[in-house]
Amino acid sequence: MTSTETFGARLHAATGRHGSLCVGVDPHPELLEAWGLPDSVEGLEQFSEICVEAFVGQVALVKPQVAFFEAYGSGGLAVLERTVSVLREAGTLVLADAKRGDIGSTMNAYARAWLGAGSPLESDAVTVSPYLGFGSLDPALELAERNGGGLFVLAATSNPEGAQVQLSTAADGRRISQVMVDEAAARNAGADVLGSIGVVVGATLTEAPDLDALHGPILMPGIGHQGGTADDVRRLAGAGLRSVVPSVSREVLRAGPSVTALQEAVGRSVEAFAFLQD
Ligand SMILES: O=C(O)c1cc(=O)[nH]c(=O)n1[C@@H]1O[C@H](COP(=O)(O)O)[C@@H](O)[C@H]1O
Repeated sequence: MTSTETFGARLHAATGRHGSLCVGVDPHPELLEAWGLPDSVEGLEQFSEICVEAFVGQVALVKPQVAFFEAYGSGGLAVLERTVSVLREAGTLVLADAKRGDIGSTMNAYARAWLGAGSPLESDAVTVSPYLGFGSLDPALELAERNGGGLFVLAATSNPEGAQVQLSTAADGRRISQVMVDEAAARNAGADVLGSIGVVVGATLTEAPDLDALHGPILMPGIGHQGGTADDVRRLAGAGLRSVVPSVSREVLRAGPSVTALQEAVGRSVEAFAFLQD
């Protein structure tokens, strides 16, 4: 990639053009069936091609869920490679939802896989888990900075089980989710329009960490199928409203396989979140 522009700047420009919505490419076996596609690499490929046709030029960011491709082994990963590169060649930013996290040296390999220039899976940004300690993400933070890539750090996730870890209290009295947001904020300090280190905050939560000082994008999944709404996004974002990237997968994908119907569903979601641009 080695983009001369930072991911934050590229995302800011893309949301200015297309609105803030991120659409997920989550090929659940149930969706393949509902779309009349076989539960196979061929079905996965057709699903992905339909998504590419429907989403390119319609949204700021597309987020393939890596797990659904991995489930088909090397054939699935080959489909993911093609999907990512076709989206990027068409000018659509790609966030690989891989939720990687490991000790530093292994994290380095994950970073090269998802953000390395010329890697077969090279994406614009990747989701990462800081729950081996935020510092374990350093190799990814360094590579993202060097190559103009982005990270989305899990802070407060949309699943109810996340609270056990994320709402626990650190030695200094802050919640762990707040520690992760503050660490990301420190990496975004001094960035021009928007930093490249985002956080993930579920739209299903009753309370969000304080996001006011983040100066980076806030990915909010959990909308639609998991119960989160546009009002929840407004309530949780606080002063960070303009940096929110709401993310929907099944809410849009259930409209397929018609490209027109998918684009209409995208249009409805873009419209529902137009207030983020005001
Ligand atoms: O990182 C994510 O995108 C993510 C974080 C989170 O806290 N909750 C969450 O649902 N996600 C992902 O967002 C997508 C949600 O899908 P839908 O519930 O179908 O919109 C899935 O790919 C999840 O893995």
